[in-house]
Amino acid sequence: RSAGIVGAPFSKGQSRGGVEDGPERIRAAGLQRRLQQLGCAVKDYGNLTFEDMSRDEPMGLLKSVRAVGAANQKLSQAVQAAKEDGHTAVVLGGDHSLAIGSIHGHSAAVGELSVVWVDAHADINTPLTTYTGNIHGQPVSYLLHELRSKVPVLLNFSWLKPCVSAADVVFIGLRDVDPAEHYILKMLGVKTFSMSEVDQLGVARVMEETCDYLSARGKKPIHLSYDIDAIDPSVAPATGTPVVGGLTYREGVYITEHLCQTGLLSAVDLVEVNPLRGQTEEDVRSTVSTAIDLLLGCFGRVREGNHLPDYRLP
Ligand SMILES: N/C(=N\O)NCCC[NH3+]
Ligand SMILES: [Mn+2]
Ligand SMILES: [Mn+2]
Ligand SMILES: [Mn+2]
Repeated sequence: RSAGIVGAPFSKGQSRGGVEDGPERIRAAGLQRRLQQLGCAVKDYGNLTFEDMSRDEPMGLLKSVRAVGAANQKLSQAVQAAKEDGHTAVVLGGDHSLAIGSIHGHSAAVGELSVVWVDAHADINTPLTTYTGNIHGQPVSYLLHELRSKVPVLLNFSWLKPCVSAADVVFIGLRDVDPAEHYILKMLGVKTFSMSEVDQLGVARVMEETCDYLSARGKKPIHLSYDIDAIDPSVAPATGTPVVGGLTYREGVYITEHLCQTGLLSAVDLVEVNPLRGQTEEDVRSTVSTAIDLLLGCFGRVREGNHLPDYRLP
């Protein structure tokens, strides 16, 4: 396995400062070393730099449209390059609006793909259904073919074309979905495993059904977009929009272990880690540590233990 890490210190998809520090905190906690200890090759492409938009007046309710469009265009190119270099892309956020560029770039490299969206939220508001104007609550609507008519022309988004079919998306962890989002999910028949289903079925069955569902649609490369707020705030509190009743640490890691063993995992976003939203340093440490363990699960770490193929007892 080979990981291509792209840092995306971006926060303009939402209004809380600090999420731009996510990439550095995750790196500082040893992501590269831990991946290498698994025998994973690692290329760290560093952090993207995002130009300051002098003027970025709201477009209707939408906030920071120019900044979000420009940042995601850059990210799309970076992810496409990482994929063309043969890596599994690892995008470190930054807020979840980054999934627009990440998934677009992934699709530019591999063509049709499936998306597993692990999140307390559906992030499928359109520019006309959002009531906050924060684009990190809208990325899925910008990516779906079926919602193309619901996304108006936006400044700095001319590069973006919808690239995902609603039937190729699976949500896991939902527990804070707006009415308009719920309507869209039902209208499009999107496969969802809310926290009710996680409770009802258990995470093993959720993952079995997720993988059966995706393989029935052809074994496309999987894009895992993991919002750290899918994990319960008791474990991952340092995030912008915490919601009680989330995934346990064990459920969160099981999801990545299971997706890894499909052999189809092609790109991962790990977003919404916000060090400033922790009340204590332990809050931040726990959140960052969980983020790293989720990523390690994507690259073959299992809880029974791992050893390198060339290991020989002394
Ligand atoms: N973390 C968030 N999305 O994943 N916040 C925005 C969505 C709130 N409805
Ligand atoms: Mn999200
Ligand atoms: Mn990607
Ligand atoms: Mn979320």
